[in-house]
Amino acid sequence: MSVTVRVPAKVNVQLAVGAARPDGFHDLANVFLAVGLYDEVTVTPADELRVTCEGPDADQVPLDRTNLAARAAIVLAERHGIDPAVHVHIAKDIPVAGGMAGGSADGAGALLACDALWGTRASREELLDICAELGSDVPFSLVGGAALGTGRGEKLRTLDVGGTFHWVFAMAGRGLSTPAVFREFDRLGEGTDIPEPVASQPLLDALAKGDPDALAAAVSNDLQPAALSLFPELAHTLAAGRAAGALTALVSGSGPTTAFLARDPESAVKVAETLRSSGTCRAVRTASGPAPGATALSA
Ligand SMILES: C[C@@](CO)(OP(=O)(O)O)[C@H](O)COP(=O)(O)OP(=O)(O)OC[C@H]1O[C@@H](n2ccc(N)nc2=O)[C@H](O)[C@@H]1O
Ligand SMILES: Nc1ncnc2c1ncn2[C@@H]1O[C@H](COP(=O)(O)OP(=O)(O)O)[C@@H](O)[C@H]1O
Repeated sequence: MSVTVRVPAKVNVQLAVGAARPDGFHDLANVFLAVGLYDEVTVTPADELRVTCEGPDADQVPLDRTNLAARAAIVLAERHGIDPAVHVHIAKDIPVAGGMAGGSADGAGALLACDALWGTRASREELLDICAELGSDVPFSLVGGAALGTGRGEKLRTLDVGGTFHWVFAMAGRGLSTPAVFREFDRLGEGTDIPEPVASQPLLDALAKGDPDALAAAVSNDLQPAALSLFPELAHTLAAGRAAGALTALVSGSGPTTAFLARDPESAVKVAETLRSSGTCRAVRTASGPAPGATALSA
């Protein structure tokens, strides 16, 4: 018997970042939108805990106990007094270290899959609690849709979305480390007064209306200057997507994936084609959101 769970990637349509906290994290106003690029996590009983991964970026994924999917299985098993003897297989389509929460998706997926496989019947509250222990982005991977994350991004409020948004994503030739981007944010902000992060009301209204032009006018990412400082070539990708007719272009989370909002699916295909031939990125994908959160496909 095995269980497979499908989990979406995310783009941050707003990422407001406060000053570094004493624990090293940053308070955020993090508006997540789940998009239709997915990893699939399959768990099968085995003699011992083992992780395998397939997909274009599979060689960059750790297969030891630091893998977020393995950690999810271990934490759930410990809480319920179970041996985490399970084979976790990740079919990875979300870029690795791309600012699209691929590792978080695998953590949330493995958690839901192990809960079903082992019959642990953890409450939604316990699942969300374990997700927050695994990482700031993991609760959102479980929930999907659209949500405002506060605290370090783990405290979620579900948001209404009144339509489908069409995106193009440009994958970069290398990854960016999330802690390194936050450190660069701190360095760039040294000596300045960093305001409390607050969600933008025009942005929340644009999501609720499903209005791509209003959303394009309201998106923001406080980590973008830091990502560009560490990876200056991303400016060329952003410029190529804007020139191709995207309504807006931004770095996804800590990057280096860049995200382009299109008015409709046809326009998304056109932006994608132009970006593909621009020579400014490794790969290009289209995806729309909101997409559902972690969902079991078979049991
Ligand atoms: C920036 C964001 C935006 O959604 O995502 P990515 O771009 O990485 O996908 C997230 O805040 C990433 O969340 P996640 O990748 O789960 O980070 P965590 O494992 O919790 O933390 C990794 C490290 O990032 C930094 N960190 C993370 C979250 C936060 N609110 N403040 C931080 O300073 C800390 O240095 C921390 O040690
Ligand atoms: N299941 C996983 N998939 C990908 N990366 C993982 C996973 N588990 C742990 N990692 C580690 O987390 C780092 C960040 O990965 P990822 O979640 O893909 O990016 P981001 O935080 O930018 O969204 C990777 O470089 C890798 O070392």
